[in-house]
Amino acid sequence: MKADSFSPLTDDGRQDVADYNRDLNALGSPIWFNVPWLYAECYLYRRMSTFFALSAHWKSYDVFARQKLSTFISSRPAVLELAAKYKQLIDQLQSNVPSSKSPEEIGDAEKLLFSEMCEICLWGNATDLSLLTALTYDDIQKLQGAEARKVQEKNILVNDLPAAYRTLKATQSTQPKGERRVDIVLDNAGFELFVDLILAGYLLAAGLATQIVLHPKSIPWFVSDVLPADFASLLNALADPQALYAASSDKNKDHDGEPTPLSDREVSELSFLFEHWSRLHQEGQLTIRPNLFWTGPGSYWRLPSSAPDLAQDLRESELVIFKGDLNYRKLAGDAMWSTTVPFTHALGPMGPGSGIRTLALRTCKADTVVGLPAGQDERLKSMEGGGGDTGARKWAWSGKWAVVQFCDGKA
Ligand SMILES: O=P(O)(O)OC[C@@]1(O)O[C@H](CO)[C@@H](O)[C@@H]1O
Repeated sequence: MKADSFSPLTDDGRQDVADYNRDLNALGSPIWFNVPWLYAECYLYRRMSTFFALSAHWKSYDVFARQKLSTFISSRPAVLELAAKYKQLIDQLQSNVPSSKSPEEIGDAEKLLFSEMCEICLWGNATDLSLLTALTYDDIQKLQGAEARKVQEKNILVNDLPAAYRTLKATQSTQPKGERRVDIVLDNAGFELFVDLILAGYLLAAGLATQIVLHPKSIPWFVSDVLPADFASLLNALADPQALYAASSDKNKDHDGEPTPLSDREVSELSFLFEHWSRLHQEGQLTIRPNLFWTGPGSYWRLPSSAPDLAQDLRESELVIFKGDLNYRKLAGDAMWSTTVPFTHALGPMGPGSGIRTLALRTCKADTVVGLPAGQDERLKSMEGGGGDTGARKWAWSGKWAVVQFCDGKA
């Protein structure tokens, strides 16, 4: 790679090389200082993957695999806390013990539970590898877990979870016996994939979905994104958690430098997750469906026209959940929108009338933000470190703030 210019990608046998090269051609002769960010960063990862694809023995090698597993290991306290909660929740949802609560109280409790599970899944995105480089082990613990989530609730700037819940409840009551699918367009592996699976298992057990389709990436992408192999590696880690933590770095060692063993109860709760998710996968309720489109050079405005089969597939879903910052930027065409532009508008061809119901769960790590109330951006900019009048939207860079936005493309 030359220091200042882009060269066309070498054909490695995958059809998306032509898309990258066509876009490069349309950009003229960009250099790294004047190329649109979205193209440049996607190109970088796609280019790296050509080196491996064209090698003799490293074709499926993921240079980031080790880092991804290590974020999961660093998240031990939150993993254990959530594993205990999950087991209790699934046992409760699957038991037929009649409740002493009124239907109204049950309805309110279910709504609250849905929000809590989605928020766990949302904040799992706050600790991706790009931000972790600046965080200590203790910082990571502070960003995860129930206490942290309570504090973070007020940092969700727009929260459309009630609308998403109403939609899933409505389809549940109109098609109680029919297939009702929820899709998750994944973001990061490790802890974030763990919380995505928590959400998936909960939606199935609560009857809000009968099938979950997970959409990982097909090539190592933005360092920590999920590849199909990361799903297997997470399940393997849970299959023998004692060995995982025993063999891992100092982070899980006590003051004498000995690995802190898991208690029998912790092992049994993690084994429950392993068995539950493996069974859902074997029985076809939890499937993994990669598509080259997700690692293309452009935004998701292209999806209906460039990937019509994928668009048609997503129309068959009751709800498509997009995780994380990059998916959000691609949904919004990565444009410098005014922050008050409605989310539904920023989705372009993926918006109203597309037939696709979108829910974005996104902690903000970049300037692209839409759907905020008037004055909100200015208020956040005026806070300490928010960017002030520099013009930079600094408040939106750290993952501290989040947006949860819904668009009913079937309406
Ligand atoms: O998609 P994610 O994991 O939430 O975040 C990805 C990210 O770290 O990568 C990009 C910069 O490289 C930014 O858009 C964003 O901060």
